[in-house]
Amino acid sequence: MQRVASQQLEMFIKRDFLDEAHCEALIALIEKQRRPSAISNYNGDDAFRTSETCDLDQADEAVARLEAMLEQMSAIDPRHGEPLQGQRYETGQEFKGHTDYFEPFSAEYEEFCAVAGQRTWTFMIYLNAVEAGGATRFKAIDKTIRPQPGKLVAWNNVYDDGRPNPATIHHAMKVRKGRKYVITKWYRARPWG
Ligand SMILES: O=C(O)CCC(=O)C(=O)O
Ligand SMILES: [Fe+2]
Repeated sequence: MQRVASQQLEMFIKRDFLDEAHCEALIALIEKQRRPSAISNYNGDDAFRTSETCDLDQADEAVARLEAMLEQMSAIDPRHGEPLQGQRYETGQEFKGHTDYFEPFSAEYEEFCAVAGQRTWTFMIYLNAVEAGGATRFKAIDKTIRPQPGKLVAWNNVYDDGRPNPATIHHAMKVRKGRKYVITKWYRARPWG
């Protein structure tokens, strides 16, 4: 695990966290079962998040194995984890600049955080190399991360006191050529339920 140099944001990167066969198995699951991605606070921009999402099932061996690896790597209580998701971007698709935390005191916070509380850490794994585009850009810390199969990126969305860190804003940039697949794992301040 490599710490990214930033005063503003706690972020780590680990290359080759997953091997190619594991990535391929997860891509196959995402291909089998995907739906249009949702956003929690619609802002009137229908092109804000154009990707597709897959809710992954623990009963699949590749998913259970990844959960076990994340549990070991993160040292975060697995009960605080949301179920694993896959995200798939076709050429031209993106997820514009956003934060993974929910805005405190907002309607979305009431709706999505009542039980489990705020999102804390994001763990994201790229499953493939994208022919062109598809990088994840953190503009506040001037950091752009390029997709590489098996690469894990983890960052803390909140400060030690639990308040959200706006420097976590990130943009899943448009895929220019090819397709992009990632895994997302979000953790909460309290058990998921
Ligand atoms: O696909 C990416 O590069 C980022 C995905 C993301 O930010 C999200 O799903 O919240
Ligand atoms: Fe995100």
